[in-house]
Amino acid sequence: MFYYPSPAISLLEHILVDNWGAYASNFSAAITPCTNYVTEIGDAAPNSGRTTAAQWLRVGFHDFVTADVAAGTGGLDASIGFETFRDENKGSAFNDSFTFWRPFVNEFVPMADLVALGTVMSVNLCGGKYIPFRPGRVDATGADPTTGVPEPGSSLEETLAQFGRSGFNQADSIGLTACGHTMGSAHHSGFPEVSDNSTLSANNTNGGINFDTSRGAFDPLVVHEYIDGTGNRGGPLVTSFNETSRSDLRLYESDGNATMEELYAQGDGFQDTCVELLSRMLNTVPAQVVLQDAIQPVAIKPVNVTWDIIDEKQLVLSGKIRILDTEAETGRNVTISFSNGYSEVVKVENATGVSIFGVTQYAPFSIDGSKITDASSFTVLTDGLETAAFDIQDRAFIVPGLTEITGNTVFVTIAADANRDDFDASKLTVRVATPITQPLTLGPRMAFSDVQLEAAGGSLGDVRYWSGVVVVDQPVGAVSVRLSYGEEPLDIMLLDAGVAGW
Ligand code: HEM
Repeated sequence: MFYYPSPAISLLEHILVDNWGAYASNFSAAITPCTNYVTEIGDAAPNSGRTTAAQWLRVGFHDFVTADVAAGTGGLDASIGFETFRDENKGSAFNDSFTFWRPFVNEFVPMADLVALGTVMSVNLCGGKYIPFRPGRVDATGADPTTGVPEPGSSLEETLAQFGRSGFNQADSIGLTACGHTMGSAHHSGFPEVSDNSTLSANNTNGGINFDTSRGAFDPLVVHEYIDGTGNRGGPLVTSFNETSRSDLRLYESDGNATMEELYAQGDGFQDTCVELLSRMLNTVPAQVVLQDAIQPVAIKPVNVTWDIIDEKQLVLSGKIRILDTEAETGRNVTISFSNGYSEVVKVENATGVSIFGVTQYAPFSIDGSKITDASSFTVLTDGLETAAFDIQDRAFIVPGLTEITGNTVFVTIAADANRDDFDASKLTVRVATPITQPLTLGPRMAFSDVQLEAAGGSLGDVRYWSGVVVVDQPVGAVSVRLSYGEEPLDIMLLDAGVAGW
């Protein structure tokens, strides 16, 4: 399978962009509508008074805020998964979210990037702006030794010191908290010291008091209701029956409400302030981690592009071209031109996908390998969009129809052009990466195994086959198979991606 521009970026872009409709990634389903709640076991629980989109944002904050920027430790690294037993991480948000995200983790997609993406998507899909999402986080292998998440009963000094350690000054801390507390609620179950039991009802079984009157919307309302004294007046951490638990009030008043007044005056500019503050939060990572450039939605994206062998007798290159545009165009033509001079015009399918970034359409193709012999790239051209170019290679590939996981056994078949001058079969290697459970967190870890290849029977022209089998531990997400020639990675295939796949 060819991934453009890389497996990590392609898979993460899929989650970010393919929100609803045809070929949606299923990630957005949990936060659609934005007041939706899915429990730890994946059931919808509309009467609980909980909000998945808000939980995702809170998980991002709690993972981040144990960062020590001076020491270069902590930040967004999914260590929160190991820290749920800490009193400062009360509530169901962490295990609920990790359970939902877990199937999306694989060799290329770490949990830490999903923690960040959770915040990006909650904000963007629920009324806020796109926080440019920079991938490349690395999952922690244990709890962060640094503790200290602000709690409702924390003193102002302690709270500001905790924010300060993670790189946020007083005004930033007020802004970030207002950006966070524009969604969701504080719940009696978990925080009886904030919300008393009068909040419990059949329609609110966890006893949530909402921070503002639009708990599912990322909007400036919490600031307006706080300053104007309307609606929820800034929410339960301002108005709690228990004065000790009024942590938002203490924080907002700590500069005489100057920052809250400023956020109020910004109007919709509040959204830009939140993009800036939340970006800083999400991009706070351990010193040794280097984030990549922000992912931008791709207008022309080849997906599931792969060589395959049909009925043991025909080599084909198949896949789909995803077109992301402002609107759908029925019957749109898509021209695919290969570097050997061959080109084909294909049409988009009728089904459309809906994205926060536009509308997606898909043009499937299946091209006879004999027509594109020696092609090393192709370009895609369609009305109104800039032509895009993509590399391919035909040295060797994983045969999708003959590669699978059954139970815990991975069967791999690869095909290679054995007639090339420089071909050396002993240089072909296959490695399998399996996301498996690990103690103390719902975040998986990767287990790697090498597959011993043996020459297999059959051939197709100059193409010969090799196959191998490996038994892996029980996977909790997609298993990836990587074929290399010496040091050079040639092909990758994800097996059983389930709801997380295309
Ligand atoms: C002084 C700092 C803060 C304190 C003391 C605090 C405390 C709390 C508490 C006690 C809850 C209730 C949780 C529950 O009942 O499940 C809560 C909810 C929440 N917090 Fe904070 N928080 C702070 C700052 C932040 C920041 C900076 C963000 C994000 C940028 C954030 C995002 C959220 C969200 C989205 C919720 C709603 C969760 C839900 O509805 O499940 N908080 N916070």
